[in-house]
Amino acid sequence: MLNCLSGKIVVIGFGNMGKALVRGLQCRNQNIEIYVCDRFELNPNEDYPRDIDFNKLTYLSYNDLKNVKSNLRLSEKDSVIFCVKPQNFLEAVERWKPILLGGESHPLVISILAGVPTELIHKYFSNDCPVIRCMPNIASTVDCSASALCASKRTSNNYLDRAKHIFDSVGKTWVVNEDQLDAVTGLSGSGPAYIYMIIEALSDGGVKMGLSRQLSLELATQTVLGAAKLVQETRLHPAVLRDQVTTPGGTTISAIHELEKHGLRPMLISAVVTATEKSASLAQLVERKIIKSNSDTFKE
Ligand SMILES: NC(=O)C1=CN([C@@H]2O[C@H](COP(=O)(O)OP(=O)(O)OC[C@H]3O[C@@H](n4cnc5c(N)ncnc54)[C@H](O)[C@@H]3O)[C@@H](O)[C@H]2O)C=CC1
Ligand SMILES: O=C(O)[C@@H]1CCC=N1
Repeated sequence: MLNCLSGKIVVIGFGNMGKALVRGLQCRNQNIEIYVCDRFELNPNEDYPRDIDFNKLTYLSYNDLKNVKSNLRLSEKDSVIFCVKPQNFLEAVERWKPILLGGESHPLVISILAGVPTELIHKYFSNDCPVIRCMPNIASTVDCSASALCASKRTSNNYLDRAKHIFDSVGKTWVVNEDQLDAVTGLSGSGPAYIYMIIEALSDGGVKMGLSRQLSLELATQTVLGAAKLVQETRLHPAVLRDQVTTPGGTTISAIHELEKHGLRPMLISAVVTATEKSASLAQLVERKIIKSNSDTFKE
């Protein structure tokens, strides 16, 4: 289904997530112009996601801005998406804000940075600037993101709809309260990494029991996909589905006993808790950088 976005979309930070978003946006939206901003020139030999159409992108390099089109004055119907690491947020704002957001009009500013609250983003942009914070995940690369987003207190719901269209281009999107976004980061933002570890360990188990690496990996991957699909399609509680697999006196209950002995569930709960707390602490890191930068400016 084609989305109904229009206007310009500027993606600042063309790394894992920036590329994934651009790919999805290009595939689903015909009426948008996409600009990508990064530090370095594109390396044509780099293995970018294959279905990005580079001929339809305008690339702005951090170090060489002479190619910036003079018509790149953004308006209310345009959007700027920050996809840099939290520690690069400040320098990215300083570099790109005068070029992209220097005018009177206020494009939508979206951040996918872990831990950076909308209030902090507002410190950098006019209060009239609409601000959305979103936490997608790496499965955006294959249109399977679990994204959750919120608007700042000063941002109208119209912008929430636009942001939802953007992230619907790469998967499913939920609207949440901002105080839930650190937990979202700990669960679905970082979550793919936990599942990759599970897939890897399951496939190691297969290899240990004599299966080839390739077969083990394919079986483990399909098992995770199939189990997730069953939860999604039946909407049954995972414990009910687990019971359907567990034959009394059979193989599964023996394995479940091992998993319980070694604490699989408390381990995963702790992983989400600790990643949530880390996300919440990233705001302080960015803020400390801001404070340092402000005091440096003051000294000059
Ligand atoms: N990797 C993931 O699974 C997810 C990451 N995020 C968030 O997305 C953000 C980006 O993560 P990744 O894409 O994994 O990082 P990445 O390191 O792959 O990409 C960041 C890009 O930003 C560029 N960059 C750095 N400073 C810049 C500047 N001043 N101006 C323009 N470009 C600049 C870098 O050259 C790089 O290409 C992070 O803030 C992270 O918290 C959110 C959800 C999932
Ligand atoms: O590890 C991180 O900080 C980012 C945020 C969510 C996934 N990756």
